[in-house]
Amino acid sequence: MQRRDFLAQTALAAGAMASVSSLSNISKAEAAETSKPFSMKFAPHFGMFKHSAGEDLVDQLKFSSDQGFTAWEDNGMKRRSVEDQKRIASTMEQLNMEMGVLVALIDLKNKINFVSDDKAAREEVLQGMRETVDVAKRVNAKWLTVVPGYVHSRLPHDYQMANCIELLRQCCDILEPHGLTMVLEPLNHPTNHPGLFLHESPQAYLICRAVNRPSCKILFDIYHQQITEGNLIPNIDHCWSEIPYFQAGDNPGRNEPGTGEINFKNVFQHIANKGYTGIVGMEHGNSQPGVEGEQAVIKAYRAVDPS
Ligand SMILES: O=C(O)C(=O)CO
Repeated sequence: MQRRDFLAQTALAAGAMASVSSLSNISKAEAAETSKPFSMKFAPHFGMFKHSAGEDLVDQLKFSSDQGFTAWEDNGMKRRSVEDQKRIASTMEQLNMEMGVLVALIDLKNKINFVSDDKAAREEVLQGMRETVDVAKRVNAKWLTVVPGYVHSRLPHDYQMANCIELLRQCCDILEPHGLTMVLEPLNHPTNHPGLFLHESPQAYLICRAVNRPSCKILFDIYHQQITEGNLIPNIDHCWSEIPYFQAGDNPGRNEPGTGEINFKNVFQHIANKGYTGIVGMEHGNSQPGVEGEQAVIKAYRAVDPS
């Protein structure tokens, strides 16, 4: 799809939302405003704009770039064909878009591995990490989401913590020569992921300080942390030295900002004021269906983009 088609479609949808009768009512100034780059590197994902852009991956990237997005993330990148990975990477290079996270151990998240002393489970993690390096390099990714698996119900907590820290150090040995960074993601128990070992931001902070390597940091997902502990701004401040990456999603519902209880305008402004220039992954659904729902997502991010 050509850029002008994307813009026309955007204008059309915006027009429908504003209940105007024709495309001519959309001024040039409004069209320019819709395509201006966001000041924060908000990163959509495949599928988020498929009604506006179509199913093709490249068209979705082009559409998003036209809307002013300068980053992207794809949790499932490891499962894509090499051909698709190359197509995505070359399109993003042409569009000057930055690659955000992919999930490093996508098939191992639901296992007891990092906290265990089982040799085979630990070797499986290291092998998964080695396999991730090639994918990350192919798509120009720097950040790898890591979820350190399930709690061991029989092993005392402190042994589990020590096992986890030790295995993460071994992962760092694999990643650091390639300039890659694991971002450990605490995931909430009450709504989405009961039983996972890592769920609190102070726990993630403790682990990163103990691992003490530049390639082991925190992915602070505002949605998950709102559910687990709330108190977002003070917790972000406590963990600040270990956070190179954020994700967003409102609660309840895990949809775009403005659909729940989180004051994203203030949270984003706070991290921008602290000098954050990294990516904010839009790891959530769309609250409304179709093209109108996609326009609502874009509009929601315009409303919370820091000044
Ligand atoms: O699985 C989830 O809920 C995540 O946030 C993974 O990034």
